[in-house]
Amino acid sequence: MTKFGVDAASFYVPSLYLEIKDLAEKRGIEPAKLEKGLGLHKMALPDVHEDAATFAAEALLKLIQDYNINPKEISRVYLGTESALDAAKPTATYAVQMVEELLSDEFGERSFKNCDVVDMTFACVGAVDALHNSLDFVRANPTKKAIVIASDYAKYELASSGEYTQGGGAVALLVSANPRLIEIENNWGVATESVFDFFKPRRHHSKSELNAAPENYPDKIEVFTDEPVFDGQYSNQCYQDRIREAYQHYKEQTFTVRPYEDWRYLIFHLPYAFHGKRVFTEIYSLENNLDFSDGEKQKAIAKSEDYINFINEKIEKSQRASSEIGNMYTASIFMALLSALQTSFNENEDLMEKEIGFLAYGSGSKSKVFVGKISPEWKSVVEKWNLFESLKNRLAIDFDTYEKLHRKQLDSSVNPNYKGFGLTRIEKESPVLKGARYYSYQK
Ligand SMILES: CC(C)(COP(=O)([O-])OP(=O)([O-])OC[C@H]1O[C@@H](n2cnc3c(N)ncnc32)[C@H](O)[C@@H]1OP(=O)([O-])[O-])[C@@H](O)C(=O)NCCC(=O)NCCSC(=O)C[C@@](C)(O)CC(=O)[O-]
Repeated sequence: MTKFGVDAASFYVPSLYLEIKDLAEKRGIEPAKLEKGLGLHKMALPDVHEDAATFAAEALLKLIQDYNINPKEISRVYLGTESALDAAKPTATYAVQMVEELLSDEFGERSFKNCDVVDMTFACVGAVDALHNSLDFVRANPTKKAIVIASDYAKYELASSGEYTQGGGAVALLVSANPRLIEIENNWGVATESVFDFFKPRRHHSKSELNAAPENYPDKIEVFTDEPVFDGQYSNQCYQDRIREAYQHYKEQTFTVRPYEDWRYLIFHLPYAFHGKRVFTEIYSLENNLDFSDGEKQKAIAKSEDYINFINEKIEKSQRASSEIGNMYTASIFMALLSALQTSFNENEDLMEKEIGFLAYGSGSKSKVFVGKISPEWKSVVEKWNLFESLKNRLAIDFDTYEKLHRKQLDSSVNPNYKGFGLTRIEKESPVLKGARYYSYQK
């Protein structure tokens, strides 16, 4: 039987970061809470010229170049994001155009001309939805290929409880028949409930509250802002409830008892590095008939030797990249996969045929639980990544620069050695192009 799944993967993490201990010091938070309690070490930050479209274009370009993909052979580019730059024109169109223009000598003009390009939005689970749809598409059309991109900038209000979980970047996946990285099974546990745990509504702002509002804006305007409205502890609860329900749904369809025991890795959406291991205690308790009825008992389970051994074996390696990056929203779950596979690769572990369990979550809210099996050729895909080495080649910025970047008070790029895609201009004058964004590639 033909197998379907992820044939290749690439990532992009912006080159700037802030040390979490620097943020903790300025905000009067004990660094140990962030480092040892939540697993945060560094926060990846976009430079002045970067946004979700440039992140996506970088990951797409890398995927094409590292795995010798001809863009003309790609039938779909589905991009999951909650950092869209426009409420009508998909962020995916910007990313595809940037890559088309850069590669026009090699592949000719408009190499994605006959490709179906779209964005998908459901908070952090949007790119898993894009993957789910793309897999259905290649199952129905086994000779075709799709690319899924997850791209986001996780930005929160300054001094909020979300601030220390910020981060950003993108992951791109090639979806096809006979995948070289991981086959994805066609059983999906799904759970949905409409809640307000984290959302980005249209909000009224006075002009003075908006950074860099154009002169001719009215005094009161309604806009989408990058920064969510959220209730942190309630969002944790919604996450825990949805993954429990989706896991149960997965079990009902597969008739499996304790499926997690067969999974080499449990790959979660990670809003911060330690989130997966903190919330999985409930499913773990249910599966092992442990008493989870009050806070004390829950803490005892989390601290038990069995649970700690379980985390060290099945979750810890997936957290490592997240500690260095922060929340990547849609891309976080895929970065957790890359982190685990890169670590196994570096340690020479044989993962062939091993099962990987995915527990995805998006606020608002939905969870999807699904399973993959590592392909025999997985190492030929992972050998291109050098994930942890590349994270060492970033530029630390100080707290003052971070705040200015956050407030959009800087005009030129912070990284003097910046290379790659960048925003060059937003049209301000032309009535038919006002707000259009223009990008170029810096060699
Ligand atoms: C995530 C929260 C809620 C965390 O909220 P918080 O209040 O900063 O932290 P906490 O109290 O929940 O946990 C602190 C941990 O640090 C420990 N601690 C304390 N002090 C020390 C010390 N000295 N030394 C060592 N450890 C220490 C403490 O014991 C505890 O660990 P525990 O024991 O419970 O495991 C907050 O950052 C927040 O509001 N973030 C934004 C929302 C969010 O990330 N929610 C997560 C779930 S929803 C989701 O994942 C979707 C999302 C957000 O990605 C959006 C989307 O879908 O698009």
